[in-house]
Amino acid sequence: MSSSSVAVVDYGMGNLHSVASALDKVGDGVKVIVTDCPDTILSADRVIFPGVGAIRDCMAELKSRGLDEVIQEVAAQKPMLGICLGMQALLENSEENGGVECLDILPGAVKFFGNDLHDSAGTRLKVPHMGWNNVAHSIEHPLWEGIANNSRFYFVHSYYVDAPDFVAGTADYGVQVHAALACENVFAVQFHPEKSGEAGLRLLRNFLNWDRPTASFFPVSD
Ligand SMILES: NC(=O)CC[C@H](N)C(=O)O
Repeated sequence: MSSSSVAVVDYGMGNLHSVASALDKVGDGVKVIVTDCPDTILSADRVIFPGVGAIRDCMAELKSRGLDEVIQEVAAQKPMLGICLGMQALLENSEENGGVECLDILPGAVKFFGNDLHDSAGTRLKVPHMGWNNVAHSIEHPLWEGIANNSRFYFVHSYYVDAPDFVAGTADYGVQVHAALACENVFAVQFHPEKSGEAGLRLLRNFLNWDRPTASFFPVSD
């Protein structure tokens, strides 16, 4: 992978320094480009779509930069990893901010944890879900390679993904959180791999080594 490149989409939603520096750590020779330039994103070998904050701002920032269509095109073409708000934006809609239409790349919705959340023992759970939680693998996938089932990853979110068609991993937090999704060349995670120690770094390394599937699944939007 010595001459390959990874674009980290920079659309004003969060400090991408931790993502870029984690990639520098694991990406032996991979060129890491933090950018909002559509052409640069489209010509990279693979793309990371991160994000922190509120979904309405996220969608507005993407649209104002023309990056909504770029992300849809990337999803049709090359390995893409959505992280946190970047994962949520891939779905049909989110309950955050009173309801927001998202990119509709993957079927499913983003839902509020609610104000009355309890674990199976009846203990009240705080929202946001903030801290380490186990992720159970739902499928075998190249991005899970070398990562033990039920490894811990770091989460910070108040809304959770419900996308039963393409679940790659789950976490338990009063409800079943779809913590990872996989569909063709798209993988997405609710947790922050860049803040998740060795398991997270391994996932990023696996992403940089992930060969693009030959079949293109998603239609390119016009
Ligand atoms: N950490 C975040 O940026 C959270 C993303 C989203 N607003 C949520 O609460 O789920």
